[in-house]
Amino acid sequence: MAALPEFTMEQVAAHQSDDDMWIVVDGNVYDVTKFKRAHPGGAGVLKIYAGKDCSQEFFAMHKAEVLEKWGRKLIKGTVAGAQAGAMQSTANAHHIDVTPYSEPSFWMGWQSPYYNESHTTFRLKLRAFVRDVLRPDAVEGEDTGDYPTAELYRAMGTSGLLAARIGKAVMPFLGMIPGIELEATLGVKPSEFDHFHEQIAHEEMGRGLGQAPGFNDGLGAGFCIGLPPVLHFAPAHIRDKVVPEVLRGDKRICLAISEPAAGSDVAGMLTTATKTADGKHYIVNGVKKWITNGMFADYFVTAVRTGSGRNGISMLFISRDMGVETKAIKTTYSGSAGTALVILDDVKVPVENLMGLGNRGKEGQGFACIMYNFNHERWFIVAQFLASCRLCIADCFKWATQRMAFGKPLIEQPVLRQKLARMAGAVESAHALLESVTYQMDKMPYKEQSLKLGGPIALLKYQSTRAGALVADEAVQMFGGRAITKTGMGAHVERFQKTYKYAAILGGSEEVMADLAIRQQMVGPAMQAKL
Ligand code: HEM
Repeated sequence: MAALPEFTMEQVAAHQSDDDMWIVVDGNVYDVTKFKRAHPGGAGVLKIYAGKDCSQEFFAMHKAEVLEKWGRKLIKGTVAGAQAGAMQSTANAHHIDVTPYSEPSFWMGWQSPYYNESHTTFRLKLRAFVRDVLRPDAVEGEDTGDYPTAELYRAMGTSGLLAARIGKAVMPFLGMIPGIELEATLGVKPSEFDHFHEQIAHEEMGRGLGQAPGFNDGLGAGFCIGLPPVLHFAPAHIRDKVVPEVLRGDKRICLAISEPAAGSDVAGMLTTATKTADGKHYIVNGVKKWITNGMFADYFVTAVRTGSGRNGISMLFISRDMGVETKAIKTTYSGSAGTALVILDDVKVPVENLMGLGNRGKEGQGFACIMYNFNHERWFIVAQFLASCRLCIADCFKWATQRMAFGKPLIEQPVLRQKLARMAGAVESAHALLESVTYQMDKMPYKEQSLKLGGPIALLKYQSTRAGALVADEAVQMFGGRAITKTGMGAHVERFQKTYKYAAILGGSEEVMADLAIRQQMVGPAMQAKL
């Protein structure tokens, strides 16, 4: 862009009439003569500040992104001697955010045993991808309820983002799947990809799409929990066909476990799979509820009952064309998540679609498959959720420094600093536990993780969603009316306070998590320990 002309404040002051009106914000000069009639805050306020520098007043009422969107059309030049854009650059959410507690400590300049340059490259490239490729559709789709398009899924697939959200376990496959350019697009070689890269992938989705939580889930909540069981438990003929299709974004998958009468109590599920007389098929009957991405999924990894009790649960790989019917469920967030009631009415499934441990189909192994899978699900929910919490804290911090009340910025009030401390303390400690768990996941083989990490991951999820409840509560009190206003400065907080409970319910309720965290420790010598 050519250098902009410079003006002195005296020159700016000469433009304060109705038909020639300039203002200064953050060292830039804007011509608002025509814009004032379209200004959402009315022409009156602009007239008050005509010919003046109103940076402080501007940032008390607008997000910096308002200038990104409108500024280019209105800009006339810069103020001589001013550092134009200095206030905006600190608010640029697409690079590392300088706002305290808004990024994990490594990115705030701390030492860390977990991360290296490759993690930073990956985070920044992915942040730009989410902003440029996903966010425009997400912000619109959150309101319209439109499902993510096939093109968007393919963009996530070819960039390697879908593979990144399944993680290290899928990396050896990438060399065999043409068209997935993880290194070229997101800057990391499949061979160096670890669980911290995957954690970052979930975090960047939570952060970059904080304003579109429903659409964000539409972009992969079902996929993130639906594909791992195929990888680990589907017979080879299904795994080798489905993993490439889904990772490229050509097909979509979801996990169908919960039912109208069985949520966290998985063993209470009623959907049956009965073998046909010739032993070649299962006939599946039942209903699955709250199935994220179910409305547009091609494949349903489905828990069914082949016998009684826990050992009577099996997993079947079912495709939509076998006769699956789906109906949309209206939830608090956007319909773009594709949350479905899945109706299985005499659905005929080949017995070869039975899943099981060691990728060998076996009846009665469904419960074990589900439990193994839960660890990854709960962990990824936490990574994404804590990033949305940080986004809220960042907005609260910025708001507290921008917003003037009783003659000084909010942050000068001790009561506001207490609120920020409570939020930051809760999220930082949960995040430290997340990093420790991620490290264990990176070092332990899948089977060992399944045995050792169930309790700690449940504790992590419990701790994180409790932290989220605190963040939602304090953030709403800080933002006041703006926390219940869909657009403007409180937009993130408004979405967060409406949707933070999802994380406390999906993948196992908060209460079940707390219970599991302790119950898993009630074994062996621990139960003999005396005071
Ligand atoms: C480059 C100049 C400006 C642009 C592009 C601009 C743009 C906007 C936009 C897009 C909104 C709607 C944001 C929302 O949804 O909350 C808004 C609202 C508003 N603006 Fe501006 N504005 C400018 C300058 C100013 C100035 C100088 C003032 C006065 C100090 C002002 C006062 C307001 C007020 C009072 C509102 C309503 C805020 C609310 O509903 O909470 N604006 N402006």
